[in-house]
Formats: sequence, C-alpha cells, structure tokens
Amino acid sequence: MDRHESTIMSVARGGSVADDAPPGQLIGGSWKRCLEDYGLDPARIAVDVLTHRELAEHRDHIGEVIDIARAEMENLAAQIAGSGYALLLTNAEGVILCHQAEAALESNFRQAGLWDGADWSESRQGTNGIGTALIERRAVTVHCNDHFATRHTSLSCSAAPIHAPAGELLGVLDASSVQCEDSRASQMHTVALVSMSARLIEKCVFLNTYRDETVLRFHGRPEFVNLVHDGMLAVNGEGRVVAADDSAAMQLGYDDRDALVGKEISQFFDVTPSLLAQRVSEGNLTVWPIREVRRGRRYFACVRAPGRLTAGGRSNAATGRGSRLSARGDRRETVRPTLDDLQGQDPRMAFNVRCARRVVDKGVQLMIHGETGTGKEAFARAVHEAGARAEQPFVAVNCAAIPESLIESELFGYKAGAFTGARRDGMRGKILQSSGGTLFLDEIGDMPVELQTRLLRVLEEREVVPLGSEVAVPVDLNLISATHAPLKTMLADGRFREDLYYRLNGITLTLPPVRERADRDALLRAILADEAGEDAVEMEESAVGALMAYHWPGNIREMRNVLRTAVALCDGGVIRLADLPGDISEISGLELPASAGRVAADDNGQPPAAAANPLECAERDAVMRALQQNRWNITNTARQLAMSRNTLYRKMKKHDIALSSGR
Ligand SMILES: Nc1ncnc2c1ncn2[C@@H]1O[C@H](COP(=O)(O)OP(=O)(O)OP(=O)(O)O)[C@@H](O)[C@H]1O
Repeated sequence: MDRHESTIMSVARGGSVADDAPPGQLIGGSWKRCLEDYGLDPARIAVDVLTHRELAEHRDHIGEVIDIARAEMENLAAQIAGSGYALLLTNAEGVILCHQAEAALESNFRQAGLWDGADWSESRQGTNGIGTALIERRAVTVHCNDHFATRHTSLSCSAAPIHAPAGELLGVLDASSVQCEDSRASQMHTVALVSMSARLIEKCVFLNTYRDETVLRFHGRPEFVNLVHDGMLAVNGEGRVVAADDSAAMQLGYDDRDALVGKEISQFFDVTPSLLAQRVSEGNLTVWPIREVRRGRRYFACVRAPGRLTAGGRSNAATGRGSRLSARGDRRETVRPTLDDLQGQDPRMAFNVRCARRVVDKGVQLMIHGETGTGKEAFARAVHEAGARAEQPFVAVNCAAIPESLIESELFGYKAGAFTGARRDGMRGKILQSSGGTLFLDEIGDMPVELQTRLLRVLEEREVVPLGSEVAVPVDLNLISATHAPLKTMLADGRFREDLYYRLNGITLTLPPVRERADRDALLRAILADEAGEDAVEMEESAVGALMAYHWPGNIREMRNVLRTAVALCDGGVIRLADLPGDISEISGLELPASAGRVAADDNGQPPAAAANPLECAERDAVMRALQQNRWNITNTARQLAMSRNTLYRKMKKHDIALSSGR
C-alpha cells in the first residue's frame, strides 16, 4: 500500500495522518463514501468512457443548456488562457459533455481521462472535482492528493454545480489542470471564477426557459440590475410568478424559491400586470425603482420582454455547432449486432443461434440465461430482429433496475389519477407499448411474486388491466425473458412461481461467459475494431497478453468498456499495458513468442494474415504459466485462472498441453 492509500485508509477510519496536514471534512467525508459506500480501491480505478451514441443521447437530453454553457465556457477560456486549465461541462451524472482546452494540452487531458464521454461521478472515479461537487451540491476544489484514486493525484480541479430554474441539478462546470503546480490557495481564485460562470449559465438557462414570459430582474442597487447577482422572477400574462431564482428568494427574505411561485407579483412588489406591460413596451434596459410590499424596502428593476432569446441560447443552436458535433458522434455508431454477428466463432453460441432461429415466430417462449454482460439483451434484440416482428417495437425492462414499488406501474401502466404522484394523463405501461413487437424482461428473477401472478394472467388471457382501471386492454404479447439467477432453485423456496417458470421456459439458451468462449481473441479484435472506428489503433503485445489472461467477470460489457477507455486514452494510436485498468495490467509479464505481433484494429476482426495468432499464443502461455506456478495442480490452476476444471482441460487440449509434460 503506498503512502497516499495509507493516508486515505487512516483518515477514513478516523485516525491521524503522519506528516501531512489532514484533509478537510469535505474530502475526508468523500474518501469515507468511496471506501464504504462505493467499495472503491484507490489503486484500481479505471476511467469509463461512453459510446458516441450514448454521449449523443446525454447531450440531447440536456438540450440547449449545452449551447448556453459553451458560450460561457468560451468567455471563461479567454480569461484563463495560458494557465494550463481545461474547462469541462458535465451533466448531472458526471459525464463530460464538452470541453475547452488549449490545443497543445489536449492529449494530456485525454490521457488523464478528462475527455468527452468520460464518467467522473464520485462513485466511479472516487473523490474528484466533478463527482464531489455533484454529491455536495456546492462548489469544491479537489487538489492533487485530495483525489481518492492514486492515478488522479496529479490533477487539480475546481468545480461548481449548475442548477435548473426549478432547482434540480443540471450538471457541473469544472476547471482542471493536469499538473499540480499551483498551490491549493490559488485554487480559491479558480473556484470563484468557475462559480461565477456557473451562476451566469444558470441565469441564461432561466431566461431561456422562460423566454415566453416577462422576466422582472431586480436588485437593491441599480448598477447590479441585469448582472449575475440580481433576482429574477418570471411573470405570466396574468401577473403570476411562474418561476423565481435563488437570488430572488434570498433578496425577498424567503428560504425557498417555491414560496414565490404561483403568487401574484403584486404580493411582492408595488407592480401590476399593466405596469409590467408598459415597462416592456419602453424597452428592456430601463431601470426603475420599485418598492417591496412586505418590508417596504426599495429595489431597482428592469424587465426582459417575452419572446427574446439570450446569447448562447437557441441562437447558438442555429449556428450549426450542435449538428457538427453530432455528426462526429454518429461516425462510430455501431449497427446493432445480428444473430450471425453474435454467434462469432464459438460453438456454444452457434448452437444458441441455431436454436433461436428455429423457434422465432413459432410462439415458443425463449428464456436466456447467462452471467451479467454476456449479451442477453443484445441476443434478445437480435432474435426480435430476425423475426416477423422486426418492424414493431422491442421494449426492454430490467426488473432489477426498477424499484419494486414501481415495477407494477412500469409494466402494466395506470389510469389517470390512479395513485398519488401518477401522471395526469396516465401511462400505457411497457407491456402495452410492446404489443405487436417483443417485450424483453431482463432479470425476471427480481420480479416480486405478486407481480409474477399478474404477468402469468396477462400471458394466459392476452389482455392487461392497467392500475386503477377495470377495463382490460387486449395485447399481442411476445415475451423473451432473461436471468442470471438460477430460477430452478428459486422455485424450491417459493421466490419464483413454478407455473410462470414453465410458461416462460419454452426453451432456455445459455450464453457462455467470455472466459469460456473459444473465440475470445476474435471477440477482442471485433470489439477493438468497433470501438476504434475509423482510427487505426494497435495494441502492444504485453497488453494483449494481459487481456487474454484476464478472467472478465463483467464479460462482454466489461471487455467493451475496457477497450473503449483504452482507445480513448491511448497515445499515438497504440494501447499499452498502462492504458488498461489495474486489475488487468497487473497480469503482465507474459512472455509472448517472437512470432506474436501486435493486434491491430484495422483488420475488421480478422487475425493478420501470415502471423501466428498472438492471442492464442498468449492464452497458451497464460495457461502454461499458471500450471507451472501451481505445480500442475488442476484445481488450483483452474481457480487462479477463474475457470472451471473442465474449461481448463479443454484449453489444455486445444493448446496441446499434456498433463504428463509437467510431471
Ligand atoms: N457478441 C457481441 N459482440 C460485441 N459486443 C457485444 C456482444 N454481445 C453483447 N455485446 C455488448 O456487450 C454489452 C452488454 O450486453 P448486454 O446488455 O446485452 O448484456 P446482458 O447480459 O443483457 O447484461 P446484464 O446481465 O447486465 O443485463 C453491450 O454493450 C452489448 O452491445
């Protein structure tokens, strides 16, 4: 354990720190969360990067906020030019949506993982400016050794949250440097600048959101009206406040902006709707004195007329900046894999695909079994697309990801006003949304028993009764279910209904985990090619060896994430051992034969001609090495390689390794 790690352990356990000044409460509290709540290890943190498609979705979701923020980031970047800082905008989940960095420093930031699409939530990256500001909901500085992950201790980050007009978090604006040259004290200026920019973005978002209303902007001093600290009230045509910002609430002496919303403007100021209309007609820069009703204080105000846009709002979207980005994002968008793609060169997958083709469109209920990340949803979707329902919706529901209390309404839908908090117009529910297409119920073992009864009824009667309704709606249901749990053992203790089990289980197909797939090398190449897109990316032998020897508990999903991150972070188009997460790079030192070359991503998944297959060689070496280390004890070797004894025997046979050779 290095010094940084032991400091973290000691502080999190409430102990003292040898020579260093102890971190503040904020950092200490975050370290504790990282260890106890997220189960992170400071030495084993890897940067996760989203696909271009996922990133485009996140960007779409935040809408014009990104354009507004970009305009302000350009201003701020001009102020801090030459300081070595990059500016980053994230969404409320901590995913970096866009950045501004000097061209000369771009590759440093990329290598540090400070890049579009990277997930900097605290639960993934440990204590850091972005993630910790999101959790604390306030501006923070996380300087060098304040970071939880050892790999991030050369970063210095100052971040401030950005809130939507109704108060929810929109994201974070962050200024980061990849070198800890500046002192912690100098970060006070950085965090102040970033906070100011975050406030300006909030102001523009407010003005843009309420562009169809009159906005009254006020402050106790006339020179502050129309600037970052003024209060803003959006007022509708009848003179009612429809939104207020924090500064408005604070200046008027309320703790909460909600206390202002829905009230008439005349309750707060000596202002009537007709006076507002008159001020609008005078032009929005006229500042005039107004009197507050409750305490009689004097303020100064001006109005922003309805229908005006702010700089950086929709006007920027119209410049095409957004479309250029999404065009780049679309570049690598992966086409959904077909059954043929998923089959690869693995005999078990080939069997699965053959069976699936036989039952598709025959009304046989398909159940897919497999460890997490083995591609169950991808397989279900490919089956759907291979059948007659391909043009109809494929609706996926993960029963484990929805709180138990919501599964019922999610699946069966509800009538208007069925329960407190229900949407006013009701909801159709996923079963009805999938009618005519396919409903994919993932982790069906997590479905509460009472809902299993309702699901069975839907399957038998082919109709759904939404919550709060008495009218049954017919449904053309085609169900594919999936589970990683052994449902049979759940039958025995009553956690899964036997009748439903047999109803769903027309045929069960089991997807093999990556460590047992015979085509692991081809899979690695295909995913690398997919993630690299048009870029030529190679992998060093040591990295190939480590990837082949790794046991991939997270299966294809983990493989994809690791390669995606490595592609994003690698320098000069070559993935090295250091670009891989600690768990994997530790499995280094594999001696590959001289014939083993690099793996390149420009071969569309095919091994380079005329070269011995390096991944196969690496696998053979890994097996040999483990056997030697375990003195040819099969049980211990299989355990070290995280595979079953049968798999180990199979691999030995495949690589022509006889047990007698070591004895
Ligand atoms: N044969 C394949 N080749 C390349 N990528 C694949 C393949 N199969 C699945 N994937 C990718 O692996 C990831 C995980 O797949 P998927 O979500 O289908 O797994 P899952 O078994 O349903 O996971 P979970 O058990 O967590 O629900 C996805 O990004 C998917 O696109």
